[in-house]
Amino acid sequence: MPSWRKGKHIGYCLNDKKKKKLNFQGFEDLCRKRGYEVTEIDLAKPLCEQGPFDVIIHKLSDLILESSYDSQSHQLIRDFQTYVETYSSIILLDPFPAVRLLLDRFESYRLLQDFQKQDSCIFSPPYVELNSGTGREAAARIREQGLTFPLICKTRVAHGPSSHEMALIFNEEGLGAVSAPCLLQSFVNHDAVLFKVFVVGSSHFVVRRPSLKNFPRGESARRSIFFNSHSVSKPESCSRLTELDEATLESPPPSDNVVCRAVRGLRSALGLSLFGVDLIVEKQTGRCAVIDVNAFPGYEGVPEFFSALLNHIETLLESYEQAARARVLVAEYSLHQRAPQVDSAPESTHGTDPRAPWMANSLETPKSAPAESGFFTFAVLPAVLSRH
Ligand SMILES: Nc1ncnc2c1ncn2[C@@H]1O[C@H](COP(=O)(O)OP(=O)(O)OP(=O)(O)O)[C@@H](O)[C@H]1O
Ligand SMILES: O=P(O)(O)O[C@H]1[C@H](OP(=O)(O)O)[C@@H](OP(=O)(O)O)[C@@H](O)[C@@H](O)[C@@H]1OP(=O)(O)O
Ligand SMILES: [Mg+2]
Ligand SMILES: [Mg+2]
Repeated sequence: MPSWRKGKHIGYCLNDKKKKKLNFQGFEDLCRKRGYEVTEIDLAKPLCEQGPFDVIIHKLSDLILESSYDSQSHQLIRDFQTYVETYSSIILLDPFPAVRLLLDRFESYRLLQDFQKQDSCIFSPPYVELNSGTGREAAARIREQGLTFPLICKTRVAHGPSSHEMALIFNEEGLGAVSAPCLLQSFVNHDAVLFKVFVVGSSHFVVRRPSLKNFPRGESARRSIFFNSHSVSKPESCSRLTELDEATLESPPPSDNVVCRAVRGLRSALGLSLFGVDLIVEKQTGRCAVIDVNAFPGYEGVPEFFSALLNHIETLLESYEQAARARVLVAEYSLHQRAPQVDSAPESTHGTDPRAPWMANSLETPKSAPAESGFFTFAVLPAVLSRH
C-alpha cells in the first residue's frame, strides 16, 4: 500500500435522499476495499470526536441555505467551518464559498457572463436580475437590456424543491406573474436536447437528457407555461414540453474541445471538484450555451462515478503528501544552510544545489500563477502550502 493511502480516513455528510439516490454504500465499500477508513459524519455530534479526517465529502446545500435565517443551522455550519479551518490538512470536497456561489443564480450567472468574455467557446444567454418590483418594472428592464421573448424565469435560489419551479414567458402581460427575486433569461432554441456534463476532479462525463422544445422567436400571444425543471430534464422525464413540433435529426453533442475548455475554465473559476454543467446547442448558430451549473449533482448515467471520485481523492492525497515532503526538504535545506559549516560539503555546494531553485519556484507558483492555469494550481497547491 502506498504511504499516502496508509491509515487515511474519509468522512462524508449527505442527506438520506442523496445517499439513497447515489447508492453511496457502494462508494463506502469501494473505499474500504482499498484500505480507507470511512465514517458517516453526524452533525449533531462534535466533529473532533468523529475524526481526524483526511478527506470530507459533503452536500450541505440545504444547511448552508438555512444558515442564512436559522440560528441552529448557522451554528452547525459555523462549527463545521471552524473544524475544517482548524485542521487545515483536511481536503474538503467542496469548499463552502464555492458551493455557496452556486446556490445563488445571480452570482453563478454573473460568473458565467465573465467567463464567456474570456473564452468565446461557450456563451451564457443574456438575462436580467429582478430583486423586487412589478411586472411593469420587469418589462422596462427587459426593453432596456434589449432582451427578446420568449424568456425563461428562474428563482434566484438555485437549490431545493422550489428552486426548480420555472416559467416560460411569451409577452409583457406574462411578466405580471413573476415573483422576485428571480431572473429572466433569453430562451435559446436547442431541439429539445440537453447535455449534462458531470465533473469529478479532472474527469468529466457527458450525458444526453430531454429538454424544452423549440418556440417561435419574438413576442406572441401565448400564455405563460409554468413547469418544474425536474419534470423536463430528468432521464425518465416524459412531458409534452419536450416533444418537438417538427421532425429533426438527432442533435450531435457539442465538440469534445468545447466541452473540455468549458469544464477546465469553470473548474478553475469555481475551485470545485464536484459539479455539473448543463449545456445546450443553439439551433440557429450551433453555438454552445451554459444554462445551469450545479454543485454535487446526481451523476445519473455515470456508472464510473465512484471510481472517478476515489481516483480524484487519491490524486489529491498523493499530491498533498508530495508537497508535504517537499516542504520538509525545503525546511531541512534551509536549516542546513544556516547551520555552521563544520566538515560537510564545501560552502559552494549549497549555493549550487540543483534542488534549491526548483523548490523555491514550486513554492512560489501558487501565488504567482493565474487562476486559469488549472485545478491543481487553483485548488490544491494553496491548500498544500498551508497544510503544515
Ligand atoms: N436559456 C434557456 N433556453 C432554453 N431552455 C432552457 C434555458 N434555461 C433552461 N432551459 C431548460 O429548462 C430546464 C431547467 O433549467 P435549469 O437547468 O436552469 O434548471 P434547474 O432547476 O437549475 O436544473 P437542475 O435540476 O439541473 O439543477 C433545462 O434543463 C432546459 O430544458
Ligand atoms: O439527486 P438528483 O439526481 O435529483 O440530483 C439533482 C440534485 O438533487 P440532490 O439534491 O439530490 O443532489 C439537484 O440538486 P439541488 O439543485 O436540488 O441542489 C441538482 O443538482 C440537479 O441538477 C441534480 O440533478 P441532475 O442534474 O444530476 O440530473
Ligand atoms: Mg439544470
Ligand atoms: Mg440547477
